[in-house]
Amino acid sequence: MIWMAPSLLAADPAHLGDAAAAVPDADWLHIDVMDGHFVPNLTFGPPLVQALSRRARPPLDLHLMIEAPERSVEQYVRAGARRIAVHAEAAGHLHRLLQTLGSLGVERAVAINPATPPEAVEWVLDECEAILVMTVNPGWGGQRLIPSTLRKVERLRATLDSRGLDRRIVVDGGIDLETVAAAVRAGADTLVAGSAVFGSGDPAGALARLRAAAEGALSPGKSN
Ligand SMILES: O=C(CO)[C@H](O)[C@H](O)COP(=O)(O)O
Repeated sequence: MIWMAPSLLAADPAHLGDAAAAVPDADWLHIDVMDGHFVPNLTFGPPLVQALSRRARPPLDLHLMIEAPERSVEQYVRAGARRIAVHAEAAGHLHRLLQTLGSLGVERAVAINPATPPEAVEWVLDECEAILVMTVNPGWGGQRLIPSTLRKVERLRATLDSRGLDRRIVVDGGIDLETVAAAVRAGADTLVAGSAVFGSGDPAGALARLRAAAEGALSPGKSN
């Protein structure tokens, strides 16, 4: 089953609450937390996340692009996060951090940047529910998908299948009507999309079209 996670990063910052409320059919609402250190951009802090949780129907999916994520995860859980993605590159003790997140009761994803090999998650697959493959370099929305990242998605899906593990593979960056089918065919089942949803005048309609294209790519006999 395909899950869609529109990313608020692409919404008008002056109207974030309205944007959060505009996609009630999303499976997750994706929120990119950036600290100006792990990535150059600076975005959402816990009070803003808490305020958005009151406007959004979908559960909040936080992608922490921050250094030392272990210092802040509890604050983001208290603010309303239901899934948290932490970067393998940012966590000094990734396994311990995932155990902490598990004890806090949230779904856990491990994120990897385009230059990070898929093997970086191999020894923590028992401690997460999802792997988030960055399909652009993190920091900004509106970039083009890097094709080599989909080969990592294929490798990860093959590894999961060979180990009999049921884990979500999330792709994030440059997902639109042109790229979504290739991402799904590579093995992704959860799609983060910012510009393709909130860059349109009709976020709910854009989300529905993207979901239909993704589901079409899963169904044999349909061309997308
Ligand atoms: O994590 C991100 C950037 O670091 C964003 O979620 C991602 O770039 C989605 O935006 P778009 O769909 O516009 O590429």
